[in-house]
Amino acid sequence: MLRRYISYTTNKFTNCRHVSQSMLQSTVDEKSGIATVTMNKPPVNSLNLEFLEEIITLLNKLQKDKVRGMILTSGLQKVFCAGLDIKELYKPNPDRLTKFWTTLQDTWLSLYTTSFPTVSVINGHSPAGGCMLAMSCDYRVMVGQNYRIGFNEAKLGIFAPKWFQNTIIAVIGQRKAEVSLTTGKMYTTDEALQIGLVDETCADADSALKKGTHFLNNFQNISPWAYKMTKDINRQSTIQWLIDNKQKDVDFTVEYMQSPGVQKNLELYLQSLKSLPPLKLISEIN
Ligand SMILES: CCCCCCCCCCCC/C=C/CC(=O)SCCNC(=O)CCNC(=O)[C@H](O)C(C)(C)COP(=O)(O)OP(=O)(O)OC[C@H]1O[C@@H](n2cnc3c(N)ncnc32)[C@H](O)[C@@H]1OP(=O)(O)O
Repeated sequence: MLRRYISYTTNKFTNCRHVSQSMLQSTVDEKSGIATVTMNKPPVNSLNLEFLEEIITLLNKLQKDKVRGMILTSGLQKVFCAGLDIKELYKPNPDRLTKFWTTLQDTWLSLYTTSFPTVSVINGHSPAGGCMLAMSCDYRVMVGQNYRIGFNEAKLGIFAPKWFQNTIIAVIGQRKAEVSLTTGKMYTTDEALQIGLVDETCADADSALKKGTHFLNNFQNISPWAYKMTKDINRQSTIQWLIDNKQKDVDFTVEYMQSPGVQKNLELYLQSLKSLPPLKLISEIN
């Protein structure tokens, strides 16, 4: 059984505080107060129930520690986050699926409403829920030219709920969000920059981390209270929609995911994942 542990240590030479959970590592730079959170759940950082629970726990801890900003990135070679763990959706146990979806809603609410600014450094493929993870941050920097990002849910025969779609609309606008979601297109780095899915691109992960830090330094002279109030007002309608419709969204999803048509589509998709080389898969579905 995987040993789960949390440890907090301070390195007196680097002035960094490390928080390590089994699938997430966090390092807080004592001088700037910026936390770098690295997702490390091989093979593809897929979001299952336990991973989401760790993300919420860590976000709560960072909030309590009053960090000044967070950079979210991946410790894997070529994947930022492969989205929701399809195994949570395929042939699900209804009780677990209910808990999974409720935890997904709570994770999104925690990330979308952080009291500190957030940046995702997208250093690998980022489909569907992985793209949503990045969209839920305040700023996005994408690394290199080899990865794809976008919302391929339609290719899996499923659709994104209203709170998910509204988050995308807030970033790229109604028209581009509609085209992106209905076609399931996966974008290259340059295309993602062009439509505004990401804010900046750069050649390597180190430069991306510098760009992320540079963005977060904009907040050095901004009152945390003013930042949080402004963000809450800006994002309020989507947040409020989910708060008002949480149970309805869970009930609908649990029923919808178990329907024979959706299950068939997921089965076919899982088979195609096994039979096609992944990069080919991602480019073939463009
Ligand atoms: C703060 C939280 C915010 C989160 C926002 C959530 C918003 C909620 C609303 C969501 C509603 C909308 C629904 C969203 C649905 C999804 O997200 S479904 C997931 C969609 N993802 C994909 O389609 C990705 C498919 N994977 C790939 O294309 C490739 O695996 C890859 C390019 C990502 C990586 O390629 P490579 O590194 O070569 O690895 P592989 O050999 O392909 O894979 C290794 C291994 O992992 C399995 N796997 C891959 N992806 C997933 C996944 N998403 N879930 C579960 N498992 C996955 C793959 O099958 C391999 O398994 P085996 O080794 O063969 O056993």
